[in-house]
Amino acid sequence: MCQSSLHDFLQRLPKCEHHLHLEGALSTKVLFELAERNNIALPSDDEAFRSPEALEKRYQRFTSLDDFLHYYYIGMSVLIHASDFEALAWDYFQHALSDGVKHAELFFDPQAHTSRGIEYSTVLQGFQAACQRAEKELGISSLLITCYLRHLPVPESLSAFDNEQVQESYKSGAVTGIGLDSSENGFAPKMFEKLYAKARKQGLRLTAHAGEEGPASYISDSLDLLKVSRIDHGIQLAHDAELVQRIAREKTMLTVCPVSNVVLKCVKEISQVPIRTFLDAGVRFSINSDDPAYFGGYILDNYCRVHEAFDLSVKEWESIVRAGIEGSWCADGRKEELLAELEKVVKEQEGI
Ligand code: HPA
Ligand SMILES: [Zn+2]
Repeated sequence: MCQSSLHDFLQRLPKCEHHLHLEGALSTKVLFELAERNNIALPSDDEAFRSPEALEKRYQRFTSLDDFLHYYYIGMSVLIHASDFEALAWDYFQHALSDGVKHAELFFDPQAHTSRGIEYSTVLQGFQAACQRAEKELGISSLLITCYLRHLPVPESLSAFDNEQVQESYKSGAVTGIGLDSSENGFAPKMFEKLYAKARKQGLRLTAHAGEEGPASYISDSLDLLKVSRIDHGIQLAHDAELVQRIAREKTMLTVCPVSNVVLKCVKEISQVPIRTFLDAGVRFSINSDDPAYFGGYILDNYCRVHEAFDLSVKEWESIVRAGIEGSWCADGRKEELLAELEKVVKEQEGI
């Protein structure tokens, strides 16, 4: 818990989370339990896999996005049955509830599972079961987003997109949109123009990781070539003043993940995440946890760390949460409910 006088206020804010990889919510404890239950051999030549504690320690010294991704892909190899995916997502929703999340738009990586022989329908069935339970029992609404892996050959993303089960999930509305993740540098947005054109034609929502480690030009190319309506991370935007103005003018939302940026060495400390630049320029952004089980912090930790670094006012927090609600892909009626709740929480805080 942070020491801030605003801690309770930050907890009560009706948060929308837009940048959360469900596979990144796999705790070391569950990872080891599932490895044993599903008979999955973890790498014996890496000391980090001796115990959950050793692995947790290794997570504290990631050197880059790719260093993290190495562990992320090994970790998810323990997920086999629909019930494993359901338990993983349900674990996330428990954290989301205590952190004051009201609406979550959740990424998952189909290719990382189908390449291991796990059917897409198994993955989706598990995640959907948890999402439905979260709506019913916790009052948390959610949407699912399939991410395509940019480090794999482009034709593989096209055939993954065309997969019958994947197509069915888009057509039924079980999955709302697509994203692009994994290693960034050297895998330019342009490579995925065809994939995004197909998704756009089907009326899917579009987002892409850009400007996490990669250059600001990946952000403009994601807008111009992939025609995304939001940008995941986007912190390198701060290096291009003109692009900052454009993003502000076009009201494109960035899904910023401050703790992730520090842990993966994109910045040295939270104060270097361009929160102040974005606020001053009127850039809309939400604050998110990315891969909380790997980075040691869920969404409220991100809010607290940002508050400690930037000492934001109640009005500034209100504008951040409002931008997150407005930038969500849920129905307008749900947005109105969340905006009303935001107004109530702000009024309580101001003693009105
Ligand atoms: O932060 C991330 N960046 C790129 N790919 C990812 N896959 C999971 N998390 C991430
Ligand atoms: Zn991410």
